[in-house]
Amino acid sequence: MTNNRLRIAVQKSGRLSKESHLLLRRCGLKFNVDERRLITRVDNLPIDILQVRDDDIPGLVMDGVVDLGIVGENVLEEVELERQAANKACQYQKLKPLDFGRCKLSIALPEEFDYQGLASLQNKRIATTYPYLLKRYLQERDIEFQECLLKGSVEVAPRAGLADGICDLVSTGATLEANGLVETQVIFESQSAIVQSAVTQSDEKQALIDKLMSRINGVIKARESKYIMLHAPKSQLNAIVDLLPGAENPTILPLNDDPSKVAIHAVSSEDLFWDTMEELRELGASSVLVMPIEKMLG
Ligand SMILES: Nc1ncnc2c1ncn2[C@@H]1O[C@H](COP(=O)(O)OP(=O)(O)OP(=O)(O)O)[C@@H](O)[C@H]1O
Ligand SMILES: O=P(O)(O)OC[C@H]1O[C@H](OP(=O)(O)OP(=O)(O)O)[C@H](O)[C@@H]1O
Ligand SMILES: [Mg+2]
Repeated sequence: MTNNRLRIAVQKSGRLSKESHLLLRRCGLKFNVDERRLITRVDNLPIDILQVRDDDIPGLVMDGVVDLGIVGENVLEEVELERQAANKACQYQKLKPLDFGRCKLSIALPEEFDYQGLASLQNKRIATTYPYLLKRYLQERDIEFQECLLKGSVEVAPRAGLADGICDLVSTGATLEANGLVETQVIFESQSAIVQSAVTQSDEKQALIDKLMSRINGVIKARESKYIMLHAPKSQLNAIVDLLPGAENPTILPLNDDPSKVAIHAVSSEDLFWDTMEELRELGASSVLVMPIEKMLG
């Protein structure tokens, strides 16, 4: 089977779908998503977007069915372990961790559980959707456990009497709290990532991947950066510049009507928090503007 269009697998419907689409659109790809369709054609580049369950994305990449995939590292690592155990191909290249889908895979126990460290889990039954990651973590620490494999609603398992504890994804912790559970052990920290198949690409496809990755790097860098403008008394110039996070080589401009002040324009590699804004004001800075950056190159 040959296909000259680059194929990217993204989650069809779920936590990563909107952000994956947004990232690709920010990179200049033009497409209309119809959730019911497996394949969405990009209008202005030879790229097809495959919309699938997130669990299927690592396998599609590792089998070379798609060229790229956007998926959570938790799912990627779980599928890799599962395929290793089954002696299936599990090669891929992680091109870049992405700035969304941050979560932890954690062991959580009912509030009333008398937890005294990992040894308390010996021979307990733990409900999870991630049996391989859990097994690796506990085996490395010589803890035997019983597995209760669930594809959803893992957090209700202890109350339903199906398990003593759970191992599931946690972000704000609201789901755990709502189910009377306490996070006791983080076993894996995750975020989404873009991965490439290890199956050899044509030169054209590789060139397109390189171009896309350069744009993705630019989009993420821009999202992490801010353009800052402010007026500063000349006497406090150095102190003020030192406060701007990650701002290299700011532009210093004279102000027409006030020789004691200058305007500072700077690109900062981080957001400027209120605390820093207040410190700037204390140093005499005024007219402080913090603006998002849409694109960045070079
Ligand atoms: N609460 C969260 N906060 C941030 N990221 C999360 C959170 N929950 C999950 N994720 C990330 O988003 C990915 C997709 O989560 P989602 O809940 O949509 O998966 P799913 O229900 O398995 O979807 P699918 O139907 O595609 O199988 C997870 O694998 C994880 O990487
Ligand atoms: O710590 P929190 O912020 O509460 O997030 C954790 C929850 O988020 C995920 O589920 P999601 O809401 O994506 O729904 P799903 O279980 O139907 O996939 C995950 O499976 C947890 O249940
Ligand atoms: Mg899934």
